[in-house]
Amino acid sequence: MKILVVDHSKVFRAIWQRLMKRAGHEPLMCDDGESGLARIERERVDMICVSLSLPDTDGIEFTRQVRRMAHGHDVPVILLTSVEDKQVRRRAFEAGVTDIHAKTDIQQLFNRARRFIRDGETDSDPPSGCVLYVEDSRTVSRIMIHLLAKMNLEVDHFRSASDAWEAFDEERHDLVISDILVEGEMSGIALVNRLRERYPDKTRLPILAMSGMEDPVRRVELFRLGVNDFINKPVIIEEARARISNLIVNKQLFDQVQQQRRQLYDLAMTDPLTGLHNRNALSDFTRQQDSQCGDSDGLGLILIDIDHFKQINDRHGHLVGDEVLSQVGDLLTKSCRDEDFAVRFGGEELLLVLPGCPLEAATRRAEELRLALEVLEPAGLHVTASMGVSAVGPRQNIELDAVIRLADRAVYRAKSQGRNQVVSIPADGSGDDDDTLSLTGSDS
Ligand SMILES: Nc1nc2c(ncn2[C@@H]2O[C@H](COP(=O)(O)OP(=O)(O)OP(=O)(O)O)[C@@H](O)[C@H]2O)c(=O)[nH]1
Repeated sequence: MKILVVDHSKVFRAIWQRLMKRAGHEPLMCDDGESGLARIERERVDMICVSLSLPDTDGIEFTRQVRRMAHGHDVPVILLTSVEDKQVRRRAFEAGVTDIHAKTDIQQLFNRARRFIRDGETDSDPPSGCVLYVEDSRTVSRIMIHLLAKMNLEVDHFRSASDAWEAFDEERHDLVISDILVEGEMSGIALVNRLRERYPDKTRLPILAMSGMEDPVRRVELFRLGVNDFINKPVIIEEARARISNLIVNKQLFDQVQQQRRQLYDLAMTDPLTGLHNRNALSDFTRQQDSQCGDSDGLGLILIDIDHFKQINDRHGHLVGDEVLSQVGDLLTKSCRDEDFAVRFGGEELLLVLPGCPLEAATRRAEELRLALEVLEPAGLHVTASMGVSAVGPRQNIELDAVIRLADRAVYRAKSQGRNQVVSIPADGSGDDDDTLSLTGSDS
């Protein structure tokens, strides 16, 4: 990229030259206005930095002349001055200056100036993305598709709004650009309407409207309808680039933040050793469940307590103990239906919540798990577990914590009856005596 610096100070020019070369750009240096203008006449530059005071003219007059030149009307011009006089600054902008910056911090000036550079060479261009584009004019669509391709964006182009509506894919499209008056039954406005009905969040789905409408009232209506931004036709390429870039960068930042939030939530809700849900997740689940106040289909619970786990740690070490826990966790995960919820409840206690599962079915599931664990041999060891089962029936208004306490009592009983067995207690308390259903293995 070529940056022309017009400044009388040799020292200043030398510092700029060094900074630009280090950043991989081509410096062009002139020490007065006349040589600066001659340079612009000869070759196209990407940006101009000009001092307010020059030996033969001033930066404002210089800019005015640049703006009249074929190569100069759309080049960013940064005026270098520390003058704070409002009149001078106003005259500068009226003459066509893009920005005004003091010369004191050259590195900062250099970084800031780079943002104005044209042609997608700045860091602020979006890395990639896909645009759903609706336009029936061949000429306009050719220009826009060329621009979008230069911006490293994929384009799905449609001539009709209804085809675009059919093809819209939330996962694929980062931005919708639509002409407002397209041919066909569905107008661009109807497309915006439908998209906003389905995706009301403007950050999640940005929409850029295009039209030759002069009336500002109509444009305000479009914003009310839910477009994020608007481009007038005929399209000014640099304006379109800047607006498209802003919308896509914002949308992609939003997606990143959402993804990070989901990851943080998963981290906060997952036990790292077993990959099962943790107690935080169970509290969330309990709150949801209890808020249903007996409207649910009921649920079964299996509380699993690994037998003699302390011995495993003592004999084989903590790491082997961890491996056992992790493999038992996998066994539980594999046994889960989509609606089941497996939790690491305590150190070596795991809990399976089985929505819609009555006591008998939950007891059968527990017995299957007990047998599966007997043959699993996690970390090469014979490992068993004692399991307590309880269940709450449909429309039975009992809090989940109370059902967990019953399952805990059932585990206690399984332990005291010799371990490696399943004991179940119904939530209505019947059977919470010595006649409790008990499926027994053996405590070896
Ligand atoms: N390796 C490992 N051990 C753990 C972890 N969390 C808890 N423990 C251990 O699990 C053991 C549980 O021991 P106890 O509560 O005495 O129960 P137990 O030895 O399984 O005996 P019973 O339950 O009566 O069969 C303790 O030694 C804890 O230190 C963990 O994350 N990793």
